[in-house]
Amino acid sequence: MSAATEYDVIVIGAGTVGENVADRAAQGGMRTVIVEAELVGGECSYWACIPSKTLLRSAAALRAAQRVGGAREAVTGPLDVAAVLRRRDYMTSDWTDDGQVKWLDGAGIDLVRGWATVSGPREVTVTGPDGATTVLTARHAVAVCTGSAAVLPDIPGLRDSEPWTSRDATSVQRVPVSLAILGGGTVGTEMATAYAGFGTEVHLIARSGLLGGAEPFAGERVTAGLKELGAHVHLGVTTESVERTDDDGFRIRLGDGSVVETDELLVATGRLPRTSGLGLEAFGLEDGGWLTVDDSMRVLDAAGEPVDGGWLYAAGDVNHRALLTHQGKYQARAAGDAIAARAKGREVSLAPWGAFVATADHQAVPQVTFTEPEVASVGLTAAAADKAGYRIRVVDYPIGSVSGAYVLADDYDGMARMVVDEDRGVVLGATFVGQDVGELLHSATIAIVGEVPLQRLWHAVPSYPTVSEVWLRLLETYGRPAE
Ligand SMILES: Cc1cc2nc3c(=O)[nH]c(=O)nc-3n(C[C@H](O)[C@H](O)[C@H](O)COP(=O)(O)OP(=O)(O)OC[C@H]3O[C@@H](n4cnc5c(N)ncnc54)[C@H](O)[C@@H]3O)c2cc1C
Ligand SMILES: NC(=O)c1ccc[n+]([C@@H]2O[C@H](COP(=O)([O-])OP(=O)(O)OC[C@H]3O[C@@H](n4cnc5c(N)ncnc54)[C@H](O)[C@@H]3O)[C@@H](O)[C@H]2O)c1
Repeated sequence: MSAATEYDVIVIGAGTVGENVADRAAQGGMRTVIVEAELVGGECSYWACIPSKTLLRSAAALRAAQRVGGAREAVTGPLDVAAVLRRRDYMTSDWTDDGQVKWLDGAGIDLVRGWATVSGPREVTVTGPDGATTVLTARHAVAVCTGSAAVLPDIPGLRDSEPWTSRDATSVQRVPVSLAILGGGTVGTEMATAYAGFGTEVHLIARSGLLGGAEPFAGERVTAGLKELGAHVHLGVTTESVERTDDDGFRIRLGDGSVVETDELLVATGRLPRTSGLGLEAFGLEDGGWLTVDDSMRVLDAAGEPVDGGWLYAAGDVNHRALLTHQGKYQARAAGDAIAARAKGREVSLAPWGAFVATADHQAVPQVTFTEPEVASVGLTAAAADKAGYRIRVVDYPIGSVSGAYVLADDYDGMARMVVDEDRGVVLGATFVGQDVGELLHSATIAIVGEVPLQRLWHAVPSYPTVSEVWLRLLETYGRPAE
């Protein structure tokens, strides 16, 4: 750690996003310090993407082998859950951050450990683990990258019962015999898939269908997939109350009169911003609120103007634009570059698709949900495009009818949807549901971000026999546009 207290840039929060803001700023010649209260690497590395995907991967690989004749006969044993947990421990470096600290060092970024507050314009006070405080000042910018935490909704008895949040579910050391999950979003459906794969009796409780923001067929197929794995899926039900049982389990009373009793309860009902107690109310911002930003990630006040002349930035979950690691990293690259450019007196244009803006946040956010089956989507759903006033045509194609899918798995079952903007002849959105569709998604992201005309997409020839031939089938189903 350096003894310096004056920097060009101070980044609060060393999650994936903060690390990337700091890296881009440092690469732009800015003297940069990052402040972290817990582990360098943040949620994604230790309690979110990496451990959750690792917990899911082994059972997905096993199911994939079981779907291929010849491999199926060779794979006869059950999942080795203890080995899965050991692999997860390895992937999280046993919740130590030495590797990431080394990376910061190599990138020329100073680290101060402790809890940061914004104590004045361009000033951050850090309270270290020993209670000592350090005051840091920034010549150019302070970037808030403090992420988000799990919401516990106001359900009688819920908070007092001390349920699991995603942190407990992803760092589990002893898999419970039974698990109820409240919330049918991404965390809920992924953890239901993971724990059902472990052999846990899973009850997934959702107040509507699953994966609400996605194309409806995605949630329907994931519901069917989870049931096939043996999970109980309770759809369209409210949760009336939660209490602990005498044997330290949970009793959950649902609105339809049924009662679910399980060893553990995971609450996966969304996120809230980690902005409480940061001192931002001194700048007219709501304590504990999401931070609204412009496309270069400068925090905006209620009037839509950069706060206090524009030295305060916010990237990642905390700005609520897209709660995804890759999108937060994209924002971080824009913010870090914009900070360095402004510091050098360069013009920073906020026009779409420039070097300093995160335009894709508005219309081309890709997301893969690693459920059974996998859901991969980017851009607008048909409903969202319709609502936004586009004149659209929706093209669906069953992925199982593509030769590549025949080869990939016996009885491959999947669905693809392409949403076309009829006025411009370009793709607005795409959704793929099925085994291993995540790797298909980037082709759709490129088509959408590049606004590639459908007529030209006919010349992007998918290799045979791969699942990407679904693109050809989607285009053929749409029909070749006239010259
Ligand atoms: C279970 C789960 C699975 C997920 N899976 C995926 C996935 O597969 N793919 C994907 O793209 N996204 C996934 N996400 C979302 C992803 O984890 C987040 O979008 C991402 O971690 C946000 O990064 P961040 O840097 O903004 O915040 P964080 O990673 O939360 O980092 C913020 C950091 O700031 C620190 N901090 C907070 N306040 C202070 C303070 N006052 N002073 C000092 N330090 C502070 C925190 O300790 C933390 O280290 C998942 C989320 C969950 C919950
Ligand atoms: N693979 C991935 O990309 C991935 C995986 C996990 C999480 N994430 C990210 O993490 C974020 C958080 O995930 P999440 O699942 O917590 O949030 P979410 O917004 O995806 O889902 C929350 C769900 O909880 C439901 N809900 C809210 N209040 C409820 C209540 N009182 N009772 C019952 N249901 C209730 C909502 O209707 C919604 O379906 C997401 O925004 C997502 O972007 C991404």
